[in-house]
Amino acid sequence: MDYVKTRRALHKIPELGFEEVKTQQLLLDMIDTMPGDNLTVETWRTGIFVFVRGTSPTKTIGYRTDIDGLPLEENTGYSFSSEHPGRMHACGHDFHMTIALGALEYMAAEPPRNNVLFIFQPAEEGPGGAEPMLRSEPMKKWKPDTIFALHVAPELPVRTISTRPGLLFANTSELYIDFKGVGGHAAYPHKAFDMTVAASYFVTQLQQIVARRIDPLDSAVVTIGKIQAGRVQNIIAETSRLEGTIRTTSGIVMKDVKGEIEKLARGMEISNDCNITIDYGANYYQVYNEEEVTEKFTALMKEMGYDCREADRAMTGEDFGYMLKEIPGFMFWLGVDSQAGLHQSSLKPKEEALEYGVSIVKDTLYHL
Ligand SMILES: CC(=O)N[C@@H](CCC[C@H](N)C(=O)O)C(=O)O
Repeated sequence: MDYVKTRRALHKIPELGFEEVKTQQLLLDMIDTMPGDNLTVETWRTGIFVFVRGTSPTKTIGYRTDIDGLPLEENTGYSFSSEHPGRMHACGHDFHMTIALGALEYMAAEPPRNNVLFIFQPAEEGPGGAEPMLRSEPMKKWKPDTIFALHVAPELPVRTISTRPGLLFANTSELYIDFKGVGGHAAYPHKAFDMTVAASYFVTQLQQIVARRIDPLDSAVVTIGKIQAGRVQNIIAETSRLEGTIRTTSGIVMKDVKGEIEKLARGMEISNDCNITIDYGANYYQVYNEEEVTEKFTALMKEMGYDCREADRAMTGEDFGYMLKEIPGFMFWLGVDSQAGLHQSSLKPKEEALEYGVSIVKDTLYHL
């Protein structure tokens, strides 16, 4: 398989969570070209399971890749840029899928000793595909004994990987806040309850939570990524909406942050004569790397000559955390050396990392 060609073909067709129809077809077409004697393929919504029968299995090892893109206009200047307006593979899932296909190609040609389950999972960026996929029939039938996944790391050089035992990624919760007041003529502010002003105050009030309500020895993030209000410059907005995300390194702090947001909302309702509704959307469980298997992986990588470094904890989220909650395993970062970071419209991971990624994943699947 030509990894660069495959990555570029996937890069052109980013699709949002549970809309990955073209992506699923392209993946199925690629899998179809592989020797199929020891492979069983089953689709699940827009995702795919591929079970690889081992030669003398004592266990099943799971390998998961995410397959969805982001709602972002690409700005890389690539000749193979996204053909879908307002959609981009800006979180490296085109790399993740290519690496999974590359490793699967090895397993198909030279079956491993143990069974392997490849999981092509939709909707990682939201609303979350890992949790429902865990409850699916194929997963029950082929449930792995151990599982792993990777994520591209723009800030790491190519030919390095990085992980740590214990907490790697945060607990996350989406945050949607709707304000309803009274609109009116821009010249008569005293006769309206302006929801542009209420939402603006609220964004600044949210900053107090991490700064003043959370123990500095804990970690939390409250980010508002989107503000929406009003229709025209001379009408006071009747409604407004904030969209954001909460990140914490513990479930208790997540509960505390939500409690503080709700308290602020009640105060804002009184002071601004408005009605506020809060929706927490998709919530992801933390990514917690099981100590023993992570240390085994790190030792194996070092022994095989790969450059493996100790990772810091990150406030990114990943619904792979749900799989790790039930199945011991780990996630690791793969260096792809890009100046632009994850979720940026000019993310340009170096394609040399594809071969390195495939090599690591297949060696892990053969030796773990
Ligand atoms: C690795 C990564 O970037 N993951 C996403 C997960 C998003 C979870 C959810 N939609 C949210 O925003 O809370 C991330 O933004 O960390």
